[in-house]
Amino acid sequence: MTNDVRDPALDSATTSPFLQACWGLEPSHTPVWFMRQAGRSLPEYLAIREGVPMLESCFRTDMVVEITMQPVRRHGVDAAIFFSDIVVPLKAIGIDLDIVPGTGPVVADPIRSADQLATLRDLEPDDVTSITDAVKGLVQELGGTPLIGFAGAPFTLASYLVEGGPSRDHRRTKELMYRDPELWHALLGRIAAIASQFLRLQVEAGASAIQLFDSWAGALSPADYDTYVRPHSAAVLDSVADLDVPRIHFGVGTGELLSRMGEAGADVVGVDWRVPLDEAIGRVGQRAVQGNLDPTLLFAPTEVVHARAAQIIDAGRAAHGHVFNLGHGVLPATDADALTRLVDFVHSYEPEG
Ligand SMILES: Cc1c2[nH]c(c1CCC(=O)O)Cc1[nH]c(c(CCC(=O)O)c1C)Cc1[nH]c(c(CCC(=O)O)c1C)Cc1[nH]c(c(C)c1CCC(=O)O)C2
Repeated sequence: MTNDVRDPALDSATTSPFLQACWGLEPSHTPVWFMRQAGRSLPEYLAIREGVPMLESCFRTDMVVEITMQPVRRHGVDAAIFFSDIVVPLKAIGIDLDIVPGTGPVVADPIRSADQLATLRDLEPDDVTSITDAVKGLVQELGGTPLIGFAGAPFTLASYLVEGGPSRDHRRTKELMYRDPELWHALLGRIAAIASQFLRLQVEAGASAIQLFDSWAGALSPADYDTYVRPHSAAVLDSVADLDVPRIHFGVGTGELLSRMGEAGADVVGVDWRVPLDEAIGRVGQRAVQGNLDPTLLFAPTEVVHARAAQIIDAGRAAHGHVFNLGHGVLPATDADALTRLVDFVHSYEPEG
């Protein structure tokens, strides 16, 4: 799909620099937001989360609204990302799982058989009303700032469901994929249906862009990605094509997969820091890119951070739209003031020539 047909004058949504860049238009400044901008880098986040388990906070409308707003107020970013987690829709359909601090999602009964697959029922609107209410409230409170909805992509969610928790090598997940392709495709098809519905409900409640996180897809070879994963990610991205919101698709260590992730149906391809942005732009064709400052650079002196940011903005000028971001999420120990300074720098930087 090309986005060139959109006429910004006819579409008030595209007055946002973030949405303009997503659609390949030229905004007045490079837009910026950060993956994991809401979270432990913010003292106000740590304060509100005190004594409230992560998953509980994701289902509390007031907390979702407040935590989502925190980085928007503090940093002046160009987009909000709704506070939740990729495992929230799985929790909402009754999967027994928790998010363990310092570890990540842990699933009580990992799914490794056809019988267990039956526990993955469809997501119904009633399962997530506290969340869609939060999205509606946020859209009011955000005014002109767009809200990004998100979901985990089939492979990344499958990895948590099959492994039972975070995994370095995704051994059990790949074992299932190679041993029983039929069960594998059934599993990813179920997850794709759930992710599609979760995204649709967020957009219907007012989100104006979506991001599909395939964080761990970089563990796959291009051939395996094409055979076992891409059709399911494409199904999710296709399922929201009619909603007319930009679709961002991101994964870590996906340099060799960038063109494929674009072809899965992304309008914007997220790039981690391992690939120079100009090379990434060459790989994604007529699509926008998002990224890609190394999150650890935020621990460097300000002039080093800003020099790298300037290089990224300069490289981004060759793209069919560039949204500035980190190459992965904000690290919890990051100084919040360094993030605010970076937003100010990205907004005020005038590219040379
Ligand atoms: C793989 C993945 C997960 N969750 C997510 C992904 C995909 C993005 C990525 O690659 O990072 C997505 C996610 N998780 C969270 C958001 C919020 C929105 C935002 O980006 O600001 C988003 C978009 C909040 C969160 N999700 C989580 C936290 C930390 C919870 C806390 O405050 O204790 C937050 C703010 C928990 C979580 N959830 C997950 C992990 C690995 C962790 C970290 C565990 C830890 O280090 O404690 C799974």
